Amino acid sequence: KVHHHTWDIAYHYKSLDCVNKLAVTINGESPGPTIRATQGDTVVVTVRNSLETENTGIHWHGIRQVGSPWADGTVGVTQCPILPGDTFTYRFVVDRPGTYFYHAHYGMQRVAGLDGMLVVSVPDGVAEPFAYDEDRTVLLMDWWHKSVYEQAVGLASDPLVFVGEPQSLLINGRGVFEPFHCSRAPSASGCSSAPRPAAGCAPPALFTAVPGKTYRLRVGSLTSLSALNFAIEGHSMTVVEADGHYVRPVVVDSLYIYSGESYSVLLTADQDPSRNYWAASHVVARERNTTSAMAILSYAGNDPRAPPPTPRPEGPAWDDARPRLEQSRSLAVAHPDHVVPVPPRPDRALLLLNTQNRIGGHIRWAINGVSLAFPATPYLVSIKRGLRGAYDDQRPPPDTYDYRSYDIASPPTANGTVASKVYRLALGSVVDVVLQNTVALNNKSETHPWHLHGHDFWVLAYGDDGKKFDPERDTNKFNLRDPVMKNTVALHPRGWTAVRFVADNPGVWLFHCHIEAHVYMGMGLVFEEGVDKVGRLPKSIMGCGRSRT
Ligand SMILES: O=C1O[C@H]([C@@H](O)CO)C(O)=C1O
Repeated sequence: KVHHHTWDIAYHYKSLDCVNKLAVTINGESPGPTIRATQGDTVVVTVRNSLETENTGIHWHGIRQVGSPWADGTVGVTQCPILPGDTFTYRFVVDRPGTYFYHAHYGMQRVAGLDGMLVVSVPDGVAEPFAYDEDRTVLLMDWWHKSVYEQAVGLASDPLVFVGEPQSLLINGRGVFEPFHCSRAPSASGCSSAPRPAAGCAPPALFTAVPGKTYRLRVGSLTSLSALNFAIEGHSMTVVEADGHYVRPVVVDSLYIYSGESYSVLLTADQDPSRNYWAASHVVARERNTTSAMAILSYAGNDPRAPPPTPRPEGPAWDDARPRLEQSRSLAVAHPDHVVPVPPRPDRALLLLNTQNRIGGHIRWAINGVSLAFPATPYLVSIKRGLRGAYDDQRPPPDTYDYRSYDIASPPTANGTVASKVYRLALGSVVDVVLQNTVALNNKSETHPWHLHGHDFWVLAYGDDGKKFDPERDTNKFNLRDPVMKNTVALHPRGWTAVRFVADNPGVWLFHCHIEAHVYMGMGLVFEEGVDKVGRLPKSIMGCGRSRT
């Protein structure tokens, strides 16, 4: 089946958290509509850029684009930007079932709300390893009042003007702006005059549950900065899917979720049906300075907007990394017939040090000392055409760093360089990547959700807080038995995360921190494999840099 969508991308004033501001919309909506398809279908999205002065490009997050690397939508890597007034058609097969996303992948444009969910169902007649009655999506976001333009210019400024913490959190694109200090103490200074949520601005309805029924909630996070904890008062959740892969069911009271991740959880409406319940999203891993988002799970028969009789839930301690690491480690692949056999050893092993450096007066992020800058000519075009000098093809990025002597508990002393480099991988090779976290220039160690385009990886291990990865000592900790497969994985504070993937998808693929400010500041890198096997590039991806049509 071929699904056709026609999207007009334009700025509209929206009041997602009851404060009116410009958001990038799809046919007037932000977040955009949920695309639904069945495994094996083709999705065709014709995108018209009606932004007056801004380019755009849309990435299909979690879709592997096998045979269609030019449709990955990563501006600077797989295509030129879509210019104002231009139209671009994305056409790709959704080859695996699961819960995915789409979102802008041009500069920091995703922050302005150009995003949504992409749900791929198993074909009729194909059984899933769990049963449920209804399917619901829950998209979690954070939200700023200042424009993306102001945020991006601030990050590129000297001194750095960081984006700061979000003003609101959103659940399915709805929130209620309330200054954090006022949600703690309504009588605090300035709170009486703060924009009190107007009557129509009460917490939104999440969905209505029929007592006894079981719901599959497809919970996804497309935050620009925040790590979150999601919970529904009084109801436990059984995690059954992560990033499109079935996992061994794990019952949780609340779900830690990082930007770019998706989970399916089963929730049974087995509580007191005479009242409604809070669904809540709370900031974790960064000092909490944003009022938690509330939505209402109502039981059939009740007013769906009637607030629960209980106080709003507080959420877990924002700075307790232990339960976050434990939940990451608790995920394993589901029963054997869903296990994709893990290659026993790698052909290439990368050890990547994540640091925040001062480079040329600017604060940036770097990987083994290299801070990513996107080239004017998309990598896919310059590599396919063998264009010399269109990116830094002279000095390959380092596969490792001086891990024996490096102190991960101190901010970096070396500066690093800003460059457009590429890790060239042998087609079909098995690649191990260990990401090593450190502390930033302000001595804080942050949580970075790393997302790989074009592939799923096995998550082999997470290191303990403060223990630097040592290849001689730690590779025997890798789980080669039942590792979960994902496309996005957390790198926890002062920790390390090991993943393995097979470079079997001809194309050029970005691997980056899914925090918009961080990838904008250079926290990413580019893999290339088998570009000579890529088919003829469509002219629609060209026209910028040296990619003349
Ligand atoms: O990239 C970042 O910059 C700031 C801080 O490290 C420097 O102001 C912050 O919290 C980040 O995540």
